Amino acid sequence: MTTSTNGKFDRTPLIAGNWKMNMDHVQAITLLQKLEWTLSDARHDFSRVEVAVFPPFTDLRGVQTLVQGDDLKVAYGGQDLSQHDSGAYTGDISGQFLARLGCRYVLVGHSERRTIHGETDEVLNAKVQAAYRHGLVPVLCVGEGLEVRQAGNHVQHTLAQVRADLEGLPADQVDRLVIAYEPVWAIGTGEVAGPADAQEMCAAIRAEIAALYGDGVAAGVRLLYGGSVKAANAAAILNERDVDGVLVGGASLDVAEFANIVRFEHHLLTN
Ligand SMILES: O=C[C@H](O)COP(=O)(O)O
Repeated sequence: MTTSTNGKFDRTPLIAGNWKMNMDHVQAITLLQKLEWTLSDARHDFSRVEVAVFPPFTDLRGVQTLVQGDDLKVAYGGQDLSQHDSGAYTGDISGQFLARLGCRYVLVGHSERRTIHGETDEVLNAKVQAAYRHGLVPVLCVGEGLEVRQAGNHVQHTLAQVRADLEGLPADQVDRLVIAYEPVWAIGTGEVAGPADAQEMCAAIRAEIAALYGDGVAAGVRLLYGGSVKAANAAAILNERDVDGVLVGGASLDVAEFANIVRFEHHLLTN
């Protein structure tokens, strides 16, 4: 645990880059090496602000080799996992395989999995449980589409996803959880929810976790915002009381931009 410069965090901020279906295994190594050099030059303290990347599955072995070989402090994870551990599930990836590759995290329920691949809350609940079975920390993604937002039902909708996706999980698992609020209308569109929108939802999610599991668990869960995050808007979002990090898509492919997001505390100090 660390305390941030503005005194609001008692949780370690997490800056996560979701590379989506970008970067082959050769490009991935180059990107990660550049990120390491950039953050080393800036003397980034990884114990103060944690950094994680989510490359495509085919990159993970190369990422593991680089991270372990050069003792990098960047964490990494898969973009998805199967709810099953092994068997006749062609194309799927077991959490066991991710754990063997040294993954710390795994994304579960990204909106592109929910919408493009039709993943239901029932499936996502099974995936969250699978992640824990293999010692992976799930980064559970939740959030509303534009119609829900315009109807004013975004909080109710997102909390229903949280409840359904966590159903049956014991408190000792939930307290290591990361939840990313990603309004679908803000993903890859350039539309960013304002800091107040991010805070409204993160506060509502934390209150829901408190109601379900108690204040102590809720205090430990890290809540991220995702959706068109850039260096220019990250610091203001991260300055909100209940926002503990960001899940960055497009901007995580640009080393200088992503490194500036990682160094958000520097921007808070200088602005
Ligand atoms: O996982 C990341 C989110 O989908 C946000 O993507 P974006 O930063 O490109 O809008």
